[in-house]
Amino acid sequence: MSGQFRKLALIGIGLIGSSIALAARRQGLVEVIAIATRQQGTLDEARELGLGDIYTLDAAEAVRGADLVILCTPVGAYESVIKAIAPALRPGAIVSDVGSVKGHVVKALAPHIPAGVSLIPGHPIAGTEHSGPSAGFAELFAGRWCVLTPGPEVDPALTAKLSAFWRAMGSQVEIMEADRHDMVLAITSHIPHLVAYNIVGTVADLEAATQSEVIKFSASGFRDFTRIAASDPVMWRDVFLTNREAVLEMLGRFSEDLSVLQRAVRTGDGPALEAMFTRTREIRRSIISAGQETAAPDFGRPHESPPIPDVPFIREHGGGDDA
Ligand SMILES: NC(=O)C1=CN([C@@H]2O[C@H](COP(=O)(O)OP(=O)(O)OC[C@H]3O[C@@H](n4cnc5c(N)ncnc54)[C@H](O)[C@@H]3O)[C@@H](O)[C@H]2O)C=CC1
Ligand SMILES: O=C(O)C(=O)Cc1ccc(O)cc1
Repeated sequence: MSGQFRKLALIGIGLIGSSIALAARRQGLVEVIAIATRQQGTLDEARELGLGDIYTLDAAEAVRGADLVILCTPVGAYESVIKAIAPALRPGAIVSDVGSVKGHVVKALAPHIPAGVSLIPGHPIAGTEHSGPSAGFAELFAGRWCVLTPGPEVDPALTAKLSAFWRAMGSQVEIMEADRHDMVLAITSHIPHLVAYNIVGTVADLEAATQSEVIKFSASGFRDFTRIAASDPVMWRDVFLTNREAVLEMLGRFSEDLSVLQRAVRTGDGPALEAMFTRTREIRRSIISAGQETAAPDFGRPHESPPIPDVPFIREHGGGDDA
């Protein structure tokens, strides 16, 4: 089968790392899985869950002899991780990652990649608000996009091999430039999270009596925001620290559009409001009819991941599947 590697090293074993371990094992994509993380408690949890074959607190030990290394930590940890593992990487190995930001990854990792080792950054656009080794599940990537952003120096055969690995775990793979990825994800993922953090924070700041009423009478709209706003604080701190420019650019546009809506509300411009809401309803319907979301997602366990409306952007600008 294509997409197979002998030894896979996962650095960081939270939601995404553990999901890769489970999916790769289930699909028979690897012979050996080595897991490294920072804290003994997390490592013990991963061992109890039977996620791998080798467990270590020493990332360099995990990557020794590995032909595929995937960084699955918050992106802010990348530079220290790559410095620790670089001397132990074997020639011919692929170093990849799953970070939600891609331009920063290239800046943090590329200078430390040894000769003969290939850097192919990646981002599975699949996740939940949960974190840690027990949050993972093998079906997480099924039917979801995985974006790869190899530089021009990367051998296309290696990109094809990594693409096959993700496809075997159920993903559809798209090749993009890192900066384009960061712009698209800023508006489809990062700003929605920022809005959720903000609206839940605003409610929390309301005086106690009002707050309890807001929560008591909260409709599903606000509840959806609270789910997103429960996402891991360290991971999202790092996203906003490392995708600052694209987020600010898209936030500017978002604010302009919000001002237009604000004005329509203030002036009682019914037709403008109705036209806007009609347009957005059409967008939601086109996402569903394109098969990007089912009414009741079934990922094999309780899970409420919302749609990521990425298709039009990514398809429009992506390259070939296997480069
Ligand atoms: N949570 C989500 O829905 C998605 C997350 N991602 C990306 O995946 C990456 C991991 O996210 P999650 O799995 O959700 O996080 P998580 O919080 O569940 O797991 C992160 C893991 O990294 C470990 N870690 C942190 N710093 C480390 C270091 N210096 N050395 C070794 N291990 C370290 C933690 O102990 C933990 O095991 C992030 O870069 C995030 O941007 C990508 C797609 C979806
Ligand atoms: O839980 C959700 O709704 C998500 O949006 C999951 C998610 C979080 C971060 C990513 O980079 C990709 C997907």
